[in-house]
Amino acid sequence: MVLYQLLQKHSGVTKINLYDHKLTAPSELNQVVPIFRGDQTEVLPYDDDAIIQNNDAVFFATSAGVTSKIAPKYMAAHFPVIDLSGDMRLASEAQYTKWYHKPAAPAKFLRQTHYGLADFESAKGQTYIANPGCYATATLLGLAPLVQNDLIEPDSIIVDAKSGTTGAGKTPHAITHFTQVDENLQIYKPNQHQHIPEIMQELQSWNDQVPAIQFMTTLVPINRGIMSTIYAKVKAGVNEDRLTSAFKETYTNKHFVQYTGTQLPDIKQVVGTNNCNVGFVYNLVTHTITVASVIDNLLKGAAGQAVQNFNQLFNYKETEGLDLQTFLP
Ligand SMILES: NC(=O)C1=CN([C@@H]2O[C@H](COP(=O)(O)OP(=O)(O)OC[C@H]3O[C@@H](n4cnc5c(N)ncnc54)[C@H](OP(=O)(O)O)[C@@H]3O)[C@@H](O)[C@H]2O)C=CC1
Ligand SMILES: CC(=O)N[C@@H](CCC(=O)OP(=O)(O)O)C(=O)O
Repeated sequence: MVLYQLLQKHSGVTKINLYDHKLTAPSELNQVVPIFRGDQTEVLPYDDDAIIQNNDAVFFATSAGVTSKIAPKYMAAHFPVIDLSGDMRLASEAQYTKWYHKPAAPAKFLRQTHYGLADFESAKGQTYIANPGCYATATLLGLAPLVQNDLIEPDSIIVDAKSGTTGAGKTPHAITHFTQVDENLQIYKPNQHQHIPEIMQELQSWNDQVPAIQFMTTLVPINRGIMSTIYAKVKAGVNEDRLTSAFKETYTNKHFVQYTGTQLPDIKQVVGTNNCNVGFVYNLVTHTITVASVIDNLLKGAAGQAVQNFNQLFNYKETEGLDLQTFLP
């Protein structure tokens, strides 16, 4: 729904076809999703062949376990796909099965996808883009200057990440029940979160010395937003000026990532936008850096980054469709 809203305002998108796997006949959007009152756009029954024939590209906003089955058909047709789900992000079948507890797509297809961390890897010339996970995006953007420049002890990374409830999707669960979420903090999936392997895959592509990360996720009583708080031991000989210059150099020319210096960012700064705000403080006593990285999970963590990848893929201006403003107050 958020992606649909963004694409409606994109100057290069002339027609949006919506597909729903539960429909057997076309239905108006306002019937399928009543919040789109008055929108008579037809939602069509899901059909791979019709999608390939009648569109220039497809976005999948599907649950885990869906595109692992259908991706090969789109890849065989060389049809452009931007996949918001986690199914095609990992290059290894075994890793997918271990972390998602589902059968993986065949390895030869997994190896052909592009991991679309849009501020670092351009989707230009790619066919199948695996849009990164929300926690993975916030965490990788917080760690990139440190890991790429080899400034921290590679085995010392600890990530304490928090998300609002929209991250959990539309199906209600016991932990997302209002009375359970409100005025509460809930740690979930300790050491088992499915974003750990994609974070590791990307970190190791930047610096093969990183052996593992300690990663924890907490559900917090807000609708939108992720804060990834990252701790690591700074390498001997690296001072605060070097850390600062690494963040400045990495993010100077990246439109959607703002380095906030020692003013650690808060979630409201980015909610409603495709931005990631990143800041850090350095503790000279413990030689520990603390990085805070914040995003809107539904935008930079999903639909916004998907449009960023779409812009790269089809040569649109980087900011096309993404000139968004923070929600106020
Ligand atoms: N929410 C977030 O913060 C983030 C989400 N994502 C990704 O974005 C996408 C959308 O997320 P979100 O809206 O939260 O997810 P939801 O869980 O709310 O929605 C998943 C959708 O997939 C549909 N679906 C399920 N099975 C099939 C199938 N076999 N064929 C076609 N469609 C199917 C569901 O339809 P129905 O309910 O009718 O079965 C539902 O509309 C997902 O790919 C998710 O992995 C990525 C990062 C962050
Ligand atoms: C709060 C909450 O439950 N968040 C979800 C966010 C992950 C998500 O949407 O990730 P995929 O893109 O990998 O499906 C979670 O922790 O699993």
